[in-house]
Amino acid sequence: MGGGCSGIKRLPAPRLNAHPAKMSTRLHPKSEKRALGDNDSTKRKSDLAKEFKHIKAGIWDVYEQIPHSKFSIDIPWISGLTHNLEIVEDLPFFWRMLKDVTKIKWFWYHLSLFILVKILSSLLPAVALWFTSHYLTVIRVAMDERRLDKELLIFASTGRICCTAFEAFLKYLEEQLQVPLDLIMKEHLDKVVVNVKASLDVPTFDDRVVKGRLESATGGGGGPDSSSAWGSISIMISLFASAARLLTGFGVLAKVIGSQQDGVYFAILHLGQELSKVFLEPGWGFPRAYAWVAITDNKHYVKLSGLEQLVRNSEHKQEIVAGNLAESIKGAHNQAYNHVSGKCAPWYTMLSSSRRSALQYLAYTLAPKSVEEWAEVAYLLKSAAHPETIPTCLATIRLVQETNRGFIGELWTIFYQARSIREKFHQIRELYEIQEIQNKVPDGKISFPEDSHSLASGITVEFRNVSFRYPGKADFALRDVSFKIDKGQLCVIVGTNGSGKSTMLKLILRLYDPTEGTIFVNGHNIKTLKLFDLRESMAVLFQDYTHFPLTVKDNIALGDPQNAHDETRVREAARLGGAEEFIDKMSEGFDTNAKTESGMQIDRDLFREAIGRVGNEDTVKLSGGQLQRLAVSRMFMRAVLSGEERVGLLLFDEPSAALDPTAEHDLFSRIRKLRGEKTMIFSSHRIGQLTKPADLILYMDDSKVLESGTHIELMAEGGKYAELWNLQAQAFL
Ligand SMILES: Nc1ncnc2c1ncn2[C@@H]1O[C@H](COP(=O)(O)OP(=O)(O)OP(=O)(O)O)[C@@H](O)[C@H]1O
Repeated sequence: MGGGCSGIKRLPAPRLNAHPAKMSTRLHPKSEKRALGDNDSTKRKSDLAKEFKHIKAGIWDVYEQIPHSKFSIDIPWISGLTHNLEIVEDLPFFWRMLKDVTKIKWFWYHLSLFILVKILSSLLPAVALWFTSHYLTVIRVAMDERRLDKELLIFASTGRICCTAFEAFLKYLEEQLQVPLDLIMKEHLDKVVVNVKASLDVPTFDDRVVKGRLESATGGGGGPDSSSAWGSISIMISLFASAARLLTGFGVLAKVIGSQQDGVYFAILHLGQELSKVFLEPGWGFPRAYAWVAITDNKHYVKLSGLEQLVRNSEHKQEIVAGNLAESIKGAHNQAYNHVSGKCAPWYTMLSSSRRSALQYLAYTLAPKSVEEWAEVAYLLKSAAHPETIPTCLATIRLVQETNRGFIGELWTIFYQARSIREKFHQIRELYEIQEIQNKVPDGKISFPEDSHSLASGITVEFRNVSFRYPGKADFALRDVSFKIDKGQLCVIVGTNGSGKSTMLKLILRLYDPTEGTIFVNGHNIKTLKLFDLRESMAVLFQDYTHFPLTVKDNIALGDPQNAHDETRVREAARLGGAEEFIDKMSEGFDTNAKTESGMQIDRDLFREAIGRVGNEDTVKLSGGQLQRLAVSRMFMRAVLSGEERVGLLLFDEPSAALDPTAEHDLFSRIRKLRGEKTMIFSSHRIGQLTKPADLILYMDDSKVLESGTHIELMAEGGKYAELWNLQAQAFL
């Protein structure tokens, strides 16, 4: 690999929430940006392919991205060090983060204390070494004058003990200071990530490349990896502290051993021995790319992983039990294993084993041993030549050994820190770069509505020759759709599954822009209107509405965040949505599901008995119909209670699919009352209650509007709508 980054023995484990056949994907943002504009040019594809090194590891095809760094030099050992210089490119982002966090209250105070503690800690080993050097004087005096210098001995030993105690105290202070600093950074980055994620629109958020960037920047867990943020600063400080410790220690050692017989000789010999252990250790130098993808299309492995996911996820449990699937799953799992047994280790295990040749291994193991042997022999030869110096020699050797070990430890720390600092800096860069992701649906410039009363009786909606394909899809979800609805009218879209009904609603909301054609509201091309204003003027109930992981109250209140605090409004919305009654029956009412817990590996029964509290495993499970009532309440909160003029268009996608007949009847009668005040568009399979009074019915099939008109007109036409009406009416005959 060009300029491979060396030094880490093992590739990190992949995040297992990915598709089993694509276990890990982390691409460098630069290449992602390149990929964004890539259409279908073959040459471009082959150029891009050259950026990846392919390695076959068992059943895996691993592709490592070749870094584009001006600092990369493809020489073993050197490449690893030069690769660290890449942080120069990431430094501006680190600087930006520093500028951001330093605006936070208390950050400087804690940071200054932390730096002070680090400076003191870095000087301490040199002081301890200075005390230790007095032992040599004690031995020399004992040898030359045959007496023990007790005072010096006590001074040296007390000094060393004090150093150790002070070191422990500083260590304690360091740990105490890390906590608030880490938290400050985490809070800051949490806000960055939430801001970015909340601002992205649907096609951008769904984009595979954007998803990869978000996952990579946030460490996969959703939130930012705070250890990278604070870690990058703390490592920078530690790096300087380690360098200071090395220099001061080296200065004291040079002074001490320079005055000892053979001191320099022993120091060099021992340093060589220790260094060889570090640098020639097996495994040092195995490269690691920070961008890679591992793919397997081994169908047995894919099945194996799929089955393992099936039994792991609790959402499938009920179907496994109800369908008596346990035995078949076990059998299929065994069968799949028979095909890939011995070959299905995770890709990073397969990769690391495939990279080491026997010769490399032998060389790495033999080299440090030889240096060690050679050093031992040299000690022996020197001692044999001058037996009278053995006692002083032994004391010097001990001092040298002790100090050298400290040095090596320090050197090792510097190498390790320099290595991980690159990763941490890189992650900060990724975190800041995600803020620059551009939404795919561009904002308009014109404010909407023109005046605060213009939405009072609804909004006009017009589709003119609209066609639409979902991003990355070849088939059209809508083809050449044209229709117009006037203010305050009721429009119902009916038709077959997958004919494009929901898609029409999504286009009105500008979740996506049409591939061809134009949509107008109140005579404006919707692309020209400010997105916020446009969406503010509409309320939607999606078919695939979701229950927010919040309290019942918040689930409704978020329909109109400006009035979220108004409990009377929330209750009224719940009443209109038919949810008030069941919410009141729940023991915690509107506060149901207000708990959160994490990491509690405890005996729950014992905990409940002892403490009397329960965690979120006891959150109330709501039925499908109850969840839909909550979603309807949320819509009422926004559409009806947020103020007459704010919302002029209501969009309903199968609003009653999970409701019982009474709830459906109640809902439709409430909605019908809004006629004339709001324009309403329904996508529904149920015809009758809604289609009969509708001003416009659109019958859709295969992405096209096949029929349009009122109920009377379409029945007279005797087409598909009439067929459907008669089919449903027969059920009641
Ligand atoms: N996010 C998406 N990405 C890609 N394709 C999609 C997406 N959503 C829908 N489609 C496809 O677009 C077509 C129209 O889907 P749409 O959801 O609009 O149909 P529908 O008429 O509302 O169906 P149903 O009656 O089942 O709700 C379908 O072929 C569907 O597979």
